[in-house]
Amino acid sequence: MSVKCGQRLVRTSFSYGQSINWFPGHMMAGLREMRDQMRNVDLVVETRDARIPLSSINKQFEQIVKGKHRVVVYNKADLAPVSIQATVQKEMAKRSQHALFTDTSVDKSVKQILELAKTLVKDDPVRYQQLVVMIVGMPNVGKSTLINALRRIGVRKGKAASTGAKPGVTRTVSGKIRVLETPAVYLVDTPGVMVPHIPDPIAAIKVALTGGIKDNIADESVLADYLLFRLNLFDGVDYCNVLGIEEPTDDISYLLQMLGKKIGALRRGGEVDIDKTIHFFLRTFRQGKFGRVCLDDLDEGSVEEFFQRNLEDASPSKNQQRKAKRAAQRQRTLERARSRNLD
Ligand SMILES: Nc1nc2c(ncn2[C@@H]2O[C@H](COP(=O)(O)OP(=O)(O)OP(=O)(O)O)[C@@H](O)[C@H]2O)c(=O)[nH]1
Repeated sequence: MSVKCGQRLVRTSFSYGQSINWFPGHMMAGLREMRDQMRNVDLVVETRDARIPLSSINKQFEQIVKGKHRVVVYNKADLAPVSIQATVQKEMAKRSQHALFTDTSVDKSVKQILELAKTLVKDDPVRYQQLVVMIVGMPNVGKSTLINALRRIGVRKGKAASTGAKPGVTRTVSGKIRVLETPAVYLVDTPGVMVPHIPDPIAAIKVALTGGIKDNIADESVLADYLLFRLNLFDGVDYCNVLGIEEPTDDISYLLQMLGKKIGALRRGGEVDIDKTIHFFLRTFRQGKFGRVCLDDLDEGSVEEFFQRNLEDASPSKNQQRKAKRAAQRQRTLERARSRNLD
């Protein structure tokens, strides 16, 4: 089906049936370590991506955080429309989740987490002589950057966690990182953990588009096509202007031809280098150059449907469990060798 958008006809639905799975061993090992350390944790900060408020939910954290104070932090709020914030907060509140929005480059937004930690201590100072906060979330949502920002604001100290534009930079659970002196608040960084099997392939495309899945796992031409489909449906996104191309289109091959020529991504002989052009198109989106966008549909019906469809079975397959066991063994061997070297 298609609808008229200006003078054009654009698609109103996108179908893709292939599942995109990325669940390397360090994620399963990380999950296990999070579970082991949880008894020492007072507050869990579950970090999600504000551009995909639903698709960046990982059901596996539900079991891990049970019984703990939890706050949901929608990071990268600078890349998502401000107008979604109230809706998301309302929908999460219905599910007993308190949600905040942060942009790690804006101190005021990050401070909300410190304020929450302070309130917990103030309300029960006998119980919380010190507060240990664990940051969990899908890959690349900005957990480590958030920790560095909290440390910069709270104790005026430099980077303690490695960050990067690619998913999977943090691979193990960190030691305690001090982020506030009085009261004493410590943070624990954890590896980004994907859903072992995302039942909805479109949700997986959205996670990959926002940088949560390692490159080359997802078919990047499908990501580019889905992005074009969404850009055509968004009101007020003038991608032609941003990309410097002449006319809008709903045909990804045509767009890549126009764009490739425009940016000079050409092979010898003058043929457009499609891979290079796709990378440019995806990078432009990830850098927020198309403006603030939200890829999830947030009307009440869609949110309800999402929770029913996507959060039912997200457990790892037998094969993923076997791989994870091997990764954990490798990790233990490495640690033993490392400690022998230190002796
Ligand atoms: N636009 C924007 N980018 C951000 C924000 N926070 C972090 N980033 C960027 O997101 C990317 C990923 O950040 P990390 O902190 O490494 O993410 P992570 O969740 O620790 O990643 P994993 O190691 O995969 O678990 C980096 O390029 C950061 O600069 C934010 O609030 N806004």
